[in-house]
Amino acid sequence: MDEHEEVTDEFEGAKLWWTSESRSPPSQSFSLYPQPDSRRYYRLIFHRRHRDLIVGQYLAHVLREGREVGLRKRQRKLYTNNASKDWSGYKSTHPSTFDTLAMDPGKKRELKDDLIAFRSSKDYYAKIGKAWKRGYLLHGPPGTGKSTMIAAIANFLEYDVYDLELTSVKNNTELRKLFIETTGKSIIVIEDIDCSLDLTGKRKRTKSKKEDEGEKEDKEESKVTLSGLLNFIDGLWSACGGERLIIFTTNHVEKLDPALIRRGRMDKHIEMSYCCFEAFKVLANNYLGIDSHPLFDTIKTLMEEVKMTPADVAENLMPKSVKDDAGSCLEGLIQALEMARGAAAKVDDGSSADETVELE
Ligand SMILES: Nc1ncnc2c1ncn2[C@@H]1O[C@H](COP(=O)(O)OP(=O)(O)OP(=O)(O)O)[C@@H](O)[C@H]1O
Repeated sequence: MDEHEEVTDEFEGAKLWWTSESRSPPSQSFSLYPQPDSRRYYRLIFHRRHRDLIVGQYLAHVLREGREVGLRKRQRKLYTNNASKDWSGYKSTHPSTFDTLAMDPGKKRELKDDLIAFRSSKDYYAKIGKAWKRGYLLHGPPGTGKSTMIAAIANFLEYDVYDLELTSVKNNTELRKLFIETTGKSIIVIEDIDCSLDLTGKRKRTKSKKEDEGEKEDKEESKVTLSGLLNFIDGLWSACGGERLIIFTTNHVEKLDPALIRRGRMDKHIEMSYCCFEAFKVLANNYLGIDSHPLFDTIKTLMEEVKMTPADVAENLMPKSVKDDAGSCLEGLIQALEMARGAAAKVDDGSSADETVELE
């Protein structure tokens, strides 16, 4: 509120009037020192019969709303722990949103609903005695949009992102410290979890003697274990307060220890897949600004036959020169899809394995 501004509010039937005012300290006739600044304050007027309601509930509501507005206005950050024991934060600027994310519309709706339910379930989590957290496992081939989806989720929820590089974490103690330092309203991401240390396969892998010797030195240094990570997900994290998502991504879900991804730890498993026609339409809108085109039917038919990742579709849709228009970009995509179909057919009939030498 600006100085002397008046705002009227209503709360559960009670009418209130806010005014912003300021008061200057009594002026001294002569001073060698600068005068202190005037003090700003707010005057709130309401009927005395609403006193309990205003002092009890309304003021708490105003403070809560104020905090929410402050959080919404803050610059969100992306934190990484690369080559450091601490988090380094950068301004988060990834532009991905659910509108620009190419995926099956039904799955997208379901995910958004899940996030909305999570965000507004503080009381519910408290009631059932669970920490206010949720785990997502994103799996699918490279280039299907797992990282893009994380950015879209962060932008949608207005959360910070902690991108945890597990291979840079020395041991469980350091892991615990990093987790404890994360703040609420955040997403903790471990990308390519299958490639992060020895977290896959059996929890206690028996190693050959030779393997043991070779790894002895590394083991001294690197002792983040699967059980350390499980402990965090189950216990420590719960102790850190609420409103956190943890997201694992992997290209090989089958390689992960079932304990790591069971429901309750990873509550929702989301498969990111090859580009379907609906997803293509989102990309055509993003990259070419079009909703329809006579070539869409051909592309639809080809996409039902050919597996192409959204990353490859996006690359083919990008204009390669200033002369390229929507039509030429779509034709380029059709060519790429036809080539992919040809290559897949060759693999199917085994002909790509043999080399044909023609003799005259
Ligand atoms: N579903 C999608 N929607 C919109 N853009 C996408 C999508 N999938 C891929 N892209 C585009 O392809 C690029 C690579 O995608 P992204 O890094 O999100 O894939 P990924 O599945 O995380 O890959 P990797 O497993 O290799 O990390 C993105 O920068 C984006 O431009």
